[in-house]
Amino acid sequence: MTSHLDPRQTLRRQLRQTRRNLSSDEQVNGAQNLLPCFAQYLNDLQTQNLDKRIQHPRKIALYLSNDGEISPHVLCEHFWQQNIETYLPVIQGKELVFALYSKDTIWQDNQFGIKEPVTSSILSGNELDIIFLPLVGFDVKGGRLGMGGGFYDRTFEGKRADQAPLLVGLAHDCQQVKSLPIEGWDVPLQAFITPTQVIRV
Ligand SMILES: Nc1nc2c(c(=O)[nH]1)N(C=O)[C@@H](CNc1ccc(C(=O)N[C@@H](CCC(=O)O)C(=O)O)cc1)CN2
Ligand SMILES: Nc1ncnc2c1ncn2[C@@H]1O[C@H](COP(=O)(O)OP(=O)(O)OP(=O)(O)O)[C@@H](O)[C@H]1O
Repeated sequence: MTSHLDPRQTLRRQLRQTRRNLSSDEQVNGAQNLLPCFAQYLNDLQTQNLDKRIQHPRKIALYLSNDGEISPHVLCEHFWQQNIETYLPVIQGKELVFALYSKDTIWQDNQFGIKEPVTSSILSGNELDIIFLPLVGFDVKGGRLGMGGGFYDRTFEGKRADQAPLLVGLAHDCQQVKSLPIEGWDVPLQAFITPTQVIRV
């Protein structure tokens, strides 16, 4: 099928444009408002009988925002204050590994021009407690539309929803759609956090 007829491709193009059209005020305020929503979500998790790694996370993966993605930097500062280790995705072949991110990180660009840490402190996805995923679009059933590389899906293929790492999408509210066209390889997320809401799947 040619890409202009593929519904995922069409939706991806539209939502990427919507995301890029947000004003810098919307980006800044949105990023700030993620923190109270995350705090509320973590509180809820701590009242339930869940994996301790999820209730008291020590290693959390974020991303560096690109192409209008909501920025996790306020969350990141909060984790640093709590001595929680933060990691960033590094492309390795067709999958992702996660590299330690600190104030001393040295950088190199990946093939998409996104910065990645240069370090020997690398973990596989399953060694982390929470992964915050960037996304282009999402729905209430846990569906995630990404940039189209399939990197996160390959990395977390077969992961059980009730075990760490917890997969949490971060997005602006305008990235929510009624229902995404889902493919067999899509790994569902456990929650989405936006500047105004927590959506638990
Ligand atoms: N911030 C961030 N980091 C991330 C991801 C992401 O979605 N966001 N990824 C999530 O998997 C991986 C990178 N995946 C990406 C896939 C495509 C493009 C992209 O811009 N594609 C261009 C074509 C560029 C080219 O062909 O060279 C485009 O579609 O316009 C960017 C990142 C790892 N790091
Ligand atoms: N587990 C997998 N094994 C093999 N191929 C996969 C797997 N997951 C995804 N792919 C391939 O990756 C391609 C892109 O998938 P998809 O459009 O779902 O990416 P995405 O979730 O938008 O991207 P990303 O996670 O990188 O942001 C698909 O064409 C699919 O063939």
